[in-house]
Amino acid sequence: MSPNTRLIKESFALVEPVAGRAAAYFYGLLFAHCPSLRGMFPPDMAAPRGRLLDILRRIVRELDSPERLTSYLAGLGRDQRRYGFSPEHHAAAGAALLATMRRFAARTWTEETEAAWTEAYAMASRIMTDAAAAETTPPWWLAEVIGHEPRCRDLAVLTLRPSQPMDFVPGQHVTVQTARWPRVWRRFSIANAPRPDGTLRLHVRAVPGGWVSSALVRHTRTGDQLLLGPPAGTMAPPESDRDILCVAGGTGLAPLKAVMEHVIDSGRRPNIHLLFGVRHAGDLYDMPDLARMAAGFPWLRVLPVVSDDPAYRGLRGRLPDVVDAFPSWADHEVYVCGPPPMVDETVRRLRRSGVPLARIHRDTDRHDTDRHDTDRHDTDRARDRRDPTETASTPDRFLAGFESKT
Ligand SMILES: NC(=O)C1=CN([C@@H]2O[C@H](COP(=O)(O)OP(=O)(O)OC[C@H]3O[C@@H](n4cnc5c(N)ncnc54)[C@H](O)[C@@H]3O)[C@@H](O)[C@H]2O)C=CC1
Repeated sequence: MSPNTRLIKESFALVEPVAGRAAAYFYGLLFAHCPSLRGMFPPDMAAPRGRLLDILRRIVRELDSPERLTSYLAGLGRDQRRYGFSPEHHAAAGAALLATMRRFAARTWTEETEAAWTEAYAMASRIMTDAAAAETTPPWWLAEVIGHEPRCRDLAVLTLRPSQPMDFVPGQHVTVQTARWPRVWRRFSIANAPRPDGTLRLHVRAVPGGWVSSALVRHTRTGDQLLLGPPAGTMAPPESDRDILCVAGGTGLAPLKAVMEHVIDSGRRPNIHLLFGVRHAGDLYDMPDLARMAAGFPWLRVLPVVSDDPAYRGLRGRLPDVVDAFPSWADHEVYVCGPPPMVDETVRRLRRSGVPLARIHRDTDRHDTDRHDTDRHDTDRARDRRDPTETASTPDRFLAGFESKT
């Protein structure tokens, strides 16, 4: 028997508007009943609280799609092995969750609602623990920093050599922990396709107040060791031979570069258009590498786009506007990655212009987390202060180039 999804959705709708308070209550109860758990979390609980809500939202959203829900929960179970949670911890979390829901959805709470949540938690917990138990890869990897290249202000590209082989799909991300900030994990996408020497590259921008990102950009040197969680994420390279559009906002370039590398290595020859959007020309941190890729693969066209610099002489504007300014991407596989609001708007515009949802790829796992990750969030807001009247400029020569290629 599956849980009563209607009752779960109705009660969760009551909790959502006060989600922040509910998450704080949940962790308060959890740590009161299981004090040993507190030491497994970072001092600042903002990110874990946000993450808890994202997980609940995702579970409630997927209740009607059992296959997707199972795959999400199994991934979560495998990922959480890096925390070392025990069955007692799972039981304590279940009791705290139920008490939280009971309190914040008190208005409509009934015995049936209680039964629905109890059953749903038991099911979720079982899928997660089974997946974790069946996994044969390590719960985390030690990785040596073998390259640290400052590329522009606040941004570095790191090359890492994991101590054991790590299998991943191009487009996936890993969580990273530095010795400077124990128990604080942040997500970064792997910026390359799997390599024979097993190395990984990460593109990291240090955001103000960002603990892990600042440590990685400013205080990390070659020879340092990092911890990596298991690769995860929903983005994967296309299986079709369709032409490809990649829309990258800032360091959102990382997973798209991995996908492009994979397509190029596969021997296929689709046209690939990469729109690489940054705020200022000085943020175009990866152009020499991208130019090298394009030189070796003439079907790749790299179009840098600058949003906040009216004096820039190339393609200017906000990425969603620039994407819209081209004739049509309806026949393409489209990959979008970058700041969540940019991704949301670009996806909306693409859908409106006729690109089927099934052909629009983004890392939904990362996307949810990026919204509240304190290593990111403050910056996204601070850096968003731009002239709202500025519009896209799409010089004719770029459109001409585009039309002649497709
Ligand atoms: N480092 C990594 O491995 C990855 C990072 N990301 C995410 O990508 C983002 C990259 O940040 P930054 O490099 O600082 O990029 P940024 O904030 O400088 O912006 C990059 C581009 O996105 C556009 N943009 C920003 N906000 C927008 C909005 N609200 N609407 C429309 N366009 C907007 C900018 O105009 C610019 O073209 C972060 O949110 C990060 O979490 C995503 C995947 C991988």
